[in-house]
Amino acid sequence: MTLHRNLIAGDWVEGGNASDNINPSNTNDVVGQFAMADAAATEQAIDAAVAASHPWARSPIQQRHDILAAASAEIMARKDELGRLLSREEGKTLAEGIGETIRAAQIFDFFAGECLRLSGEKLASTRPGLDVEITREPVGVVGIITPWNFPIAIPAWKIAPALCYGNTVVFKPAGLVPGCAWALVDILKKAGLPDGVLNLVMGSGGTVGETILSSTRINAVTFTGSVSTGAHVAAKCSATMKKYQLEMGGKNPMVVLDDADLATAVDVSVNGAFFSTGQRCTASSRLIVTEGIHDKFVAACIEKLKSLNVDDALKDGTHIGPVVDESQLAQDEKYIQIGKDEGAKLAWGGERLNRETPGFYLQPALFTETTNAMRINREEVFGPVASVIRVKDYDEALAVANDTSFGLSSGICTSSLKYASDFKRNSEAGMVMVNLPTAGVDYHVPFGGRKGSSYGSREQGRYAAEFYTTVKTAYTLPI
Ligand SMILES: NC(=O)C1=CN([C@@H]2O[C@H](COP(=O)(O)OP(=O)(O)OC[C@H]3O[C@@H](n4cnc5c(N)ncnc54)[C@H](OP(=O)(O)O)[C@@H]3O)[C@@H](O)[C@H]2O)C=CC1
Ligand SMILES: O=C(O)CCC(=O)C(=O)O
Repeated sequence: MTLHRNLIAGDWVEGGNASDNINPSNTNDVVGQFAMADAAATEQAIDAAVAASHPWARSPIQQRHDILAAASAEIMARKDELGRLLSREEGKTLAEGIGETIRAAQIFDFFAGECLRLSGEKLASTRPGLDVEITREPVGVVGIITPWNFPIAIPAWKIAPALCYGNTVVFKPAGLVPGCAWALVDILKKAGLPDGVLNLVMGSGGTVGETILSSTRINAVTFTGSVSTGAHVAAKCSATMKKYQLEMGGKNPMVVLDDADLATAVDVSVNGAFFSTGQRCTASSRLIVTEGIHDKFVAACIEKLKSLNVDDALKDGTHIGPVVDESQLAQDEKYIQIGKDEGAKLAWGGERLNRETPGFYLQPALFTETTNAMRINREEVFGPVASVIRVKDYDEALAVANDTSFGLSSGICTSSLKYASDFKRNSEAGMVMVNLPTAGVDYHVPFGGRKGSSYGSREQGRYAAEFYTTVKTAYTLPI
């Protein structure tokens, strides 16, 4: 089996250990072998990014545009192959894998355009005769640390703006999904990226990740993953005076009011809670439902769940693929047990499933008769596990929706303009959806949350410039 190597200073480098990338739908299927960088190799990647930093910061915007546009076109041309690889290594369905791959291509296309729209401001000075110019410059070397649940879209929405705004990159993908990361870096190299501008260091968080966090030669770190690792990233970046941006967990509420269209509310809730196997930081894990529609809603959700096939991600007709690995499945089962112990009613699912191939299959679990104080409603499970919380009216629904340490995404199903408007104004979340799932966002607008979900400036769209650039104010006295 071919070993996929790390890319350092433009070379696919030899050396180090390797790990097998296992298909969660079929643990007998090895997707490939991938190198594991050690601390010394990570330092070499940082050396390369530092050496390439000055020339890339001054590279012509047409060159940056052309490379990002070529990468976008190549990803789009290979969407079926890359989507299949994604589904094979992560376990989301083929339709979801191809959809995510298309999203990555669109992100590169968007930031190719942004290369040509870099702008500043020229202002009058308060002092007569002076000019003042405000420009944005690259931050320098950016460390990119990504999770396993969006193996191509999250690397894309961090790498594309980093390169667009003239930064060089040391990229550490999640250990569970090196395949898409390797393919993406290969595409960018072939698109003409100069040596050292993008360095791939696959390997463990404890070694590669820690080396990135400890380095004083990396200027900024962008991270998506768990709350606990995010807190560690924050502490290490503060200690080494790096800029940092964190996207972490969610406990996203979906409010369903009596006046909601029932079919829409069920589709939106089941999609938001369980699609992509519930492994989305934007998943609707708390379904907050008013009394008048509660029983009809629960019955219809269970009917819908019964119609969904949980099976091999690559199989036709699969709606929900496997959980990503044994340890995540154990975490999901642990929370299902906690929910039962807390007195919640397991209204549907929650058991391991056997399929033709050995994989990490879990029947989506729906709890009812829960309270917002229960651990299953306060801690992120990150699996196909959701709870219904019964409330009296809209005011109680809003209060429960906001009673969480997270604030990433929130949603409401209602036909009332009054309640929809009030919810958009008063929901304490970075993204609010009306009659739409809490998960599944556009690629050209800001992404991020409040409270314990996010730290730093927003990702995606033009707002990404805030993280990947630093502002310079220049004064001129023309003589
Ligand atoms: N909000 C979100 O988008 C996500 C949330 N999660 C949550 O996190 C839980 C655990 O998932 P997991 O993948 O382990 O999440 P982690 O936060 O551990 O991993 C995210 C990334 O950080 C890296 N990392 C781990 N430890 C360090 C470290 N000390 N220094 C620097 N980088 C590090 C990981 O590397 P490596 O893969 O090599 O360990 C990975 O690339 C999930 O069950 C879920 O609750 C997970 C993924 C995404
Ligand atoms: O819901 C989405 O489209 C994105 C979710 C996401 O970024 C995540 O789960 O990490």
